Amino acid sequence: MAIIQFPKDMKWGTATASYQIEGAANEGGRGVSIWDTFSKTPGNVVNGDNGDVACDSYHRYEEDVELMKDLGIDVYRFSVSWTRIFPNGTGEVNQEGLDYYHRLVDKLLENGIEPMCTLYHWDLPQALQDKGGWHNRETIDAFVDYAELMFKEFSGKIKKWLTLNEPWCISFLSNYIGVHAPGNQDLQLATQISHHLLVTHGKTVQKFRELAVDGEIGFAPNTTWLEPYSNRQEDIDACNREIGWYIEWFMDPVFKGTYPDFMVDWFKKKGVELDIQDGDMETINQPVDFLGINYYTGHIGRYKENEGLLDWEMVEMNYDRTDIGWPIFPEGFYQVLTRIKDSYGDIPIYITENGSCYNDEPENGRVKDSGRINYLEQHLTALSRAIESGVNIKGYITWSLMDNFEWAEGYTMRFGIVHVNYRTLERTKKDSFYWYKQTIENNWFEN
Ligand SMILES: CCOCCOc1ccc(-c2cn(C[C@@H]3NC[C@@H](O)[C@H]3O)nn2)cc1
Repeated sequence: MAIIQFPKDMKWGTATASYQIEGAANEGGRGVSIWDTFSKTPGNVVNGDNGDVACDSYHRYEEDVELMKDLGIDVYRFSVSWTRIFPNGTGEVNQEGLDYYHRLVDKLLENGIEPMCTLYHWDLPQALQDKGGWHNRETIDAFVDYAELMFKEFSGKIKKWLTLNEPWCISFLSNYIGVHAPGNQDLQLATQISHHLLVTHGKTVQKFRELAVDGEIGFAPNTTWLEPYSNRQEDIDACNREIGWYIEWFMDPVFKGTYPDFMVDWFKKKGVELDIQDGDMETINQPVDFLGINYYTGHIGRYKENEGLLDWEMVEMNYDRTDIGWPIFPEGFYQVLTRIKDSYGDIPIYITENGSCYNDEPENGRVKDSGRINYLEQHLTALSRAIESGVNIKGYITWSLMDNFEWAEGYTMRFGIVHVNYRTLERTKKDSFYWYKQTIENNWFEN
């Protein structure tokens, strides 16, 4: 057994998102988002589940903060529902929405927990989608107006901000693969949206600087790792394309001011032509204060001509998988983090999402989620390896505090360290809650 020790200033946290936990979808002046529309379109979400009630955290946030207090976390990452603030995306401000987030943030601060606010975690106002959504450049300015209001309203209370969660999911998963809202399947559309998202991020950072907000700002790309099946160049290049789709496509513009040529060339081969307006790349290339990184899984891959978008196939290695079917691949976590350090230097990094899906249910009031504890041990060990290798990790925020609406999987897939009974809304701390609590208290664990 080995002791895995973390730096003395390591921050520990949990993460959630508005549409996944709040419920109260038709309360407090909230407007309709694309996930309300998408989840209520038959066939899009398992069992026809939607976020109307979710975990009812809109009403139960005090209980949830008590759980966080007991857990001993330093930081709580949550997202704001844009349509609670601007029910139609722009125009009239909904004071009830602001009041809800003040209640939540005040409760966190009272309990010594730092709020980390994600401004956009996928719940775009339907009114803006009706005008083209992220494909319409007007949405960029609507977002900056929304962000400006939030910066001013919560100045002094919220000091860690994230512009976008997982722009790969917002653009490609939702507009090319099509399994998330709004469910388009168009590569040109998705790639142009990815560009507009990056411009949105850059303009929001510019606004943050212009307002001289007291705090730090970043964004939270999601990542994956694909280990080449062999040292054949075609396998290495194929894996590099998949990794680059998540990492370099979004991080090169922010940190280097250009898109990665190897991805631009590949998309061009697929018929994609990006419409980049004068000044866009300079706008995107704004210095950020920290980088959020989300990591869940990786694979072994090899070149396969004309397979999918990027000409690669997964080679089944019979790795253990979580209950959502994702291979458990902690080595990929280490590889992703060291690749980012090698490419972009010493940017402070918060792990803004890492966690696992295990659907264990309570038995006599206890949830024995040993799989999730094993996943945490493996990935926190990989994280420790990255820290010991010089990666500037400032904190680890696990996904998720509690079971919640897992998008197209509905309520069938559970990522929480707290179990939620969706009929009674009762919360039950899982074994992993107690393991994480001890790890936070010690700032180490025994592997
Ligand atoms: C037919 C092809 O189908 C491909 C499905 O492809 C994906 C990829 C990635 C995901 C995914 C889900 N999550 C967890 C969330 N991150 C943010 C937070 O809200 C969590 O709920 N991360 N990535 C889902 C589906």
